Amino acid sequence: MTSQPGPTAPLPDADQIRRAPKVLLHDHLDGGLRPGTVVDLARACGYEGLPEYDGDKLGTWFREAADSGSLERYLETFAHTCAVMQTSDALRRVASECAQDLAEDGVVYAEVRYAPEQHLDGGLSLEEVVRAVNAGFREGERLAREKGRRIRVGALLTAMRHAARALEIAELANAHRDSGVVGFDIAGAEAGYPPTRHLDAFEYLKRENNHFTIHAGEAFGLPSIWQALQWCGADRLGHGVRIIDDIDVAEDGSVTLGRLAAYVRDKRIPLELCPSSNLQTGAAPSYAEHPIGLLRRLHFRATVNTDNRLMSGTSMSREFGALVETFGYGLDDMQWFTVNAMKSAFIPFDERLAMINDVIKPGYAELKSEWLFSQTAVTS
Ligand SMILES: O=c1[nH]cnc2c1ncn2[C@@H]1O[C@H](CO)[C@@H](O)[C@H]1O
Ligand SMILES: [Zn+2]
Repeated sequence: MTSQPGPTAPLPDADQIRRAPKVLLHDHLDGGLRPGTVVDLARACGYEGLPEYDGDKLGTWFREAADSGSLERYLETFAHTCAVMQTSDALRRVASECAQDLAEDGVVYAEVRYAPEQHLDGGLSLEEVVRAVNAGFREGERLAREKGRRIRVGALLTAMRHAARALEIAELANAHRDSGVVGFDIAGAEAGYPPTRHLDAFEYLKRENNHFTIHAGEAFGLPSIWQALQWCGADRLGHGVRIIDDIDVAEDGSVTLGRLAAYVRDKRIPLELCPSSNLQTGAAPSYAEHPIGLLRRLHFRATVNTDNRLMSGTSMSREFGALVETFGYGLDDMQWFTVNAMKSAFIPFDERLAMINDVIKPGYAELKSEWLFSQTAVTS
């Protein structure tokens, strides 16, 4: 049997997807706890508000409660996770487990975000919150390394868009830029809280030559994306999935980009897409209809992310698994998304380049060659 030159590797299976090096830019610390840890921490701090005190049942409860079709109702579930993350020990444990879980899932680089202002109820200062989370990430990286897994985790400090502490949190992020905090974000309900409310924070960070992303174009459409980019100067878009509203696909398949969509693509603005989260908040109807398919085809700087692993019962491998199944993506596509993400990370250029050339590409090359040595390749 002769074969055509070109990519012959079969679609990646679950094990290959897990082993493939992955890069995660959009993951919330308070949206990624292990269900069992929520229970442990609630017991330890005397929080009596959990709907379930059995880990498995609680995991199911989070997934179902978050499956509400509205961002506002989805966000209500965070009251429970934040309630148990109010001491240094709790924050350190959650951050450590986060790094270990991501490493176990094959993530080699992650930027994990949280809102320090939501962790002050137990008497911690903003400073102490950041120090506890950083200590947890370092511990998790070390424990992962001891198990032969390599991961680097940077923190993004989030300010809540309905609150008024954005400048203070931006200053906190800047103060810690050389100790584990790689950037800034705003999150929370989008409708009614435009990013321009926090212009002072963004202008401050620009003057400091620092980096930030903005949740925009998730529950609310183009005006939010436009403000985030053209008024606030965001380096990346958290979600940004509604950019699809500025893309017209005619019946004959021809595509026309509006001015904003063209700008986003031309300027290579990274889109932190979170497919499963979008299905839960109603931002997309199904994986098959998720705009990621079109955005990838049109070569937007699209990246794949988890958003909230607890609320969506997901992981990077699960997100990629769904995309492989839905769109028939192969390892080349996975590598494309992963390189996009690494290019868009907030760490220095030389480190990003080394991650791409020395970790990501060799990892995919190894996986892409496996079919050559498999039993089926010999016998077929
Ligand atoms: O998809 C999202 N859109 C907007 N806000 C979110 C999303 N996921 C989580 N948060 C919000 O970010 C806070 C800090 O991590 C969380 O407490 C939650 O309120
Ligand atoms: Zn998010």
